Amino acid sequence: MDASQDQFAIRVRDLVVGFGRQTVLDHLSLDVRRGEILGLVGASGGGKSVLMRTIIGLIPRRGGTIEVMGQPTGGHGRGAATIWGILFQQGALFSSLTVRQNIQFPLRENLVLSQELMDEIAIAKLEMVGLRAQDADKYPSELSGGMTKRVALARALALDPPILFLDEPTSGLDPIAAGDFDALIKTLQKTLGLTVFMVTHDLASLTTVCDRVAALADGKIVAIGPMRELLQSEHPWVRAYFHGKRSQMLQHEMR
Ligand SMILES: Nc1ncnc2c1ncn2[C@@H]1O[C@H](COP(=O)(O)OP(=O)(O)OP(=O)(O)O)[C@@H](O)[C@H]1O
Repeated sequence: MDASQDQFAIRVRDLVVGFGRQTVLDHLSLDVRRGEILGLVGASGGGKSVLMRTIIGLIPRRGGTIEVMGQPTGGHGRGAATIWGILFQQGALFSSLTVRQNIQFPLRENLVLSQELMDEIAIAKLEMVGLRAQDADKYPSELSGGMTKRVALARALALDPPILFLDEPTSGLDPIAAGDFDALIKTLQKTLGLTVFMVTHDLASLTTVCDRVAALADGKIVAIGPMRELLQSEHPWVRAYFHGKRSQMLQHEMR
């Protein structure tokens, strides 16, 4: 692997994805640097989730290439779960399993470990996301929205993957819980050296935790850079997104 490859966790080139006659991603290219938090914004229905799902191999592509940690996707000798952890929008915990069992699920699927070691790992991961050992025996129905997201995050990090995908991680959380969750993501990025790919509409998250923000419009990345650069973008959709009435009001509030 040469130095330029080493710099990137994810490299997407000329990606084309569609369904039937609809082309959702149209020769899209994007680099995610190792160790950064990249926020992805785009119109509703514009293809953000499709992009994320295509990178992780859930949706087939019609063209283009995707490299993750220097290798084409699908070409990793080890299981995908050890390369990336995923936090889906609703948390998606298994409702019939306890918190402990949810966190241990990827461990059971991918490794052969003693029950004692798996219990230790589950508690360590719970504490890492700011929950207590007592929460381990609760069922998902007994958790608040913020706790559900944290457990889902603990499960996503169970195998210590270097990359974390987050699909609208703060949606459905009140502003305090959302701010706490953002702070947790930032702390984990710093302490674990994670690369984070985050789909979000949350302006506060984009401003406070993302190192760079990419804007998806017309099936392509039309702007990418630190938030302050995105705010200067002349692209009509990016301007409308960040300088529309609602965004302006929020940015004013955040000053
Ligand atoms: N499995 C599928 N089959 C057919 N069409 C799909 C499928 N998945 C997504 N699409 C279509 O692809 C387009 C992009 O959807 P996607 O879910 O990526 O949007 P999004 O940018 O994540 O939107 P939102 O912000 O509302 O979540 C939509 O037109 C959607 O209907």
